[in-house]
Amino acid sequence: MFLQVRQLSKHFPTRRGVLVALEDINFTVAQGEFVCAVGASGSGKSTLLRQIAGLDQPTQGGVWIDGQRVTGPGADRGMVFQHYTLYPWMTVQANVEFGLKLHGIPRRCRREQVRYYLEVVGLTPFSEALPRQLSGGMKQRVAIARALAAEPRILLLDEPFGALDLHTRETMHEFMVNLWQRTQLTVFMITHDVEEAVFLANRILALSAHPGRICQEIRVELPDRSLGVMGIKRHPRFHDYRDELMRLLRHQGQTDSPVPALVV
Ligand SMILES: Nc1ncnc2c1ncn2[C@@H]1O[C@H](COP(=O)(O)OP(=O)(O)OP(=O)(O)O)[C@@H](O)[C@H]1O
Repeated sequence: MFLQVRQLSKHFPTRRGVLVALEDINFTVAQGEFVCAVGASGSGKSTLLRQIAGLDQPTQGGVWIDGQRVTGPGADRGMVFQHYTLYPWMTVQANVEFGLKLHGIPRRCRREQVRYYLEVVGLTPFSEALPRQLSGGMKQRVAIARALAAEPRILLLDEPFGALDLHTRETMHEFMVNLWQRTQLTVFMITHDVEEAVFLANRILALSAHPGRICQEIRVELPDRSLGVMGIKRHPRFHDYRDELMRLLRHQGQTDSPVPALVV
């Protein structure tokens, strides 16, 4: 398995005691999979992603990528966040190129890589534009191009479409599925948007809150994505998955502790 999360727990010390954000999380992601973790606010999605990204260390258990234990951030993982993280004073081209420059990649290779990934995300005509001249969806495509340009082995997405309006979000969903199918990327994404998870993922991990645990794993088998966003979203099987997940999260919401789990 490419990504392995084993017996992972994360505790945070607080003034009232130790808060259990994640408890005994176990899952794997194979190469080429698109896995989404879905859960209510406070279920530990961001905490989980941070452990995988190596931005934080688990209290127990751990994360392995291709058999190597994650002990910090690494170029094998590309991240895209919800809020635009582009440098406003740099052009699209310079934003995508920046990380490559830091890694000491020679200028000619950098330029070629940037050209290729701007093409992949369909932004070649905007390479000289500044972020403020782009729509929200375009900014996120630049952020995705920037993450891809470093040629990571897995893309980690932190609610990347959460700040977009509904129409742009749907366009981005279609874009993301096409990108995934064309590049055979391995993707791990967190979201609280059930429809987004069902549309994008081939496997969904549903998280319960307080403490965050995986309460169910759902394999998604939808008809051919060439039906487009609307075609898929009207399909009965899409509704079945969405309703199952909604029911599950609603049930969890009723049974989860309303306050964070504390171990004093
Ligand atoms: N650094 C921290 N110190 C103390 N508690 C924390 C810290 N980070 C997260 N928590 C707590 O851990 C739990 C999980 O938080 P997390 O942000 O991972 O949830 P989430 O599912 O991503 O929520 P949201 O969807 O609202 O972003 C919450 O109860 C939160 O208050």
